[in-house]
Amino acid sequence: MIPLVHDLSGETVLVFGGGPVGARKARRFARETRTVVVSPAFVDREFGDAELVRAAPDPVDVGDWVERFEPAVVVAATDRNDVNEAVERAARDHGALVNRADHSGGRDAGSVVVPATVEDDPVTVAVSTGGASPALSKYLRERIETELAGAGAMAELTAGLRAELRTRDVSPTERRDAVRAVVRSSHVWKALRTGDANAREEAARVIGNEFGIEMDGTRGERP
Ligand SMILES: C[C@@]1(CC(=O)O)c2cc3[nH]c(cc4nc(cc5[nH]c(cc(n2)[C@H]1CCC(=O)O)[C@@](C)(CC(=O)O)[C@@H]5CCC(=O)O)C(CC(=O)O)=C4CCC(=O)O)c(CCC(=O)O)c3CC(=O)O
Ligand SMILES: NC(=O)C1=CN([C@@H]2O[C@H](COP(=O)(O)OP(=O)(O)OC[C@H]3O[C@@H](n4cnc5c(N)ncnc54)[C@H](O)[C@@H]3O)[C@@H](O)[C@H]2O)C=CC1
Repeated sequence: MIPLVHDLSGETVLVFGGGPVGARKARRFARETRTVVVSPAFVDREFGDAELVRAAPDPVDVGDWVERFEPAVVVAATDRNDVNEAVERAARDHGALVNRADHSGGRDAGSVVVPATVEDDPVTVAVSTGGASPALSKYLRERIETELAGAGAMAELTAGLRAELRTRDVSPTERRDAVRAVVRSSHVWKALRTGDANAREEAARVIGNEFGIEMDGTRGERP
């Protein structure tokens, strides 16, 4: 399986099923975009910013719900196999992606798995076991969370440096090597994580020392 990254902002995600699983999926998607949960009952759990619609569609009605909300992704998380099957069919008819919460194992294109994710905006790491062991995905996600500290800030910092280097008389190879050196610099990571030093200055120093390129904000050699 290959993880592909989606920007769902401005889209709608439609979740069928208001149990613990529907709630978890709703929370996850509602962080990104408008999320609607259709269910006859809602478990006493957090559904994030999702809109809750009380209804118990039969399999024949599911298509109408999908047409009404025109979702980009449909989640089948009910405890009724016939409804989950109908949700999958309706999603396909509508050209939406479908997530079957009650299925592990192989899938065809258009049927997607929700991975465990770690986010430090704009960095996202996704873990999937191909459906084999969701508990392992969760455990690995927790371990990666601690590893990722500062990655979002590093992404922002190097995005700025790349833009600045593009305006300079620097070859693409040198630019690549300079950015690679910054993301591998323990000094820059330390500055980002502790805030003790100015990370931008540390990065400029790495680029200055290793490549002789003077960035704005360079204060010369590390003593
Ligand atoms: C295939 C998949 C479909 C999909 O939902 O997309 C799926 C399916 C199933 N999950 C089941 C059980 C559990 N799921 C979790 C947790 C998570 N499940 C998630 C994803 C996925 N679950 C997809 C595969 C992901 C992958 O590839 O690894 C996570 C990562 C993301 C999320 O849901 O947001 C989220 C962790 C989020 C986090 O913490 O970061 C726990 C852990 C717990 O509860 O502590 C358990 C109990 C322990 C266990 O069984 O492992 C069952 C059995 C039901 C039964 O036995 O009745 C099925 C159905 C089946 O296997 O057939
Ligand atoms: N992906 C995952 O991480 C996991 C998936 N599962 C699977 O996901 C399914 C849901 O799990 P839970 O939330 O624990 O089950 P649950 O039984 O607690 O919740 C099911 C929900 O579906 C609702 N529902 C029933 N008929 C409906 C209809 N016609 N339309 C819309 N909603 C309807 C119920 O009111 C209830 O809120 C189970 O079938 C299970 O196989 C279970 C555990 C984890």
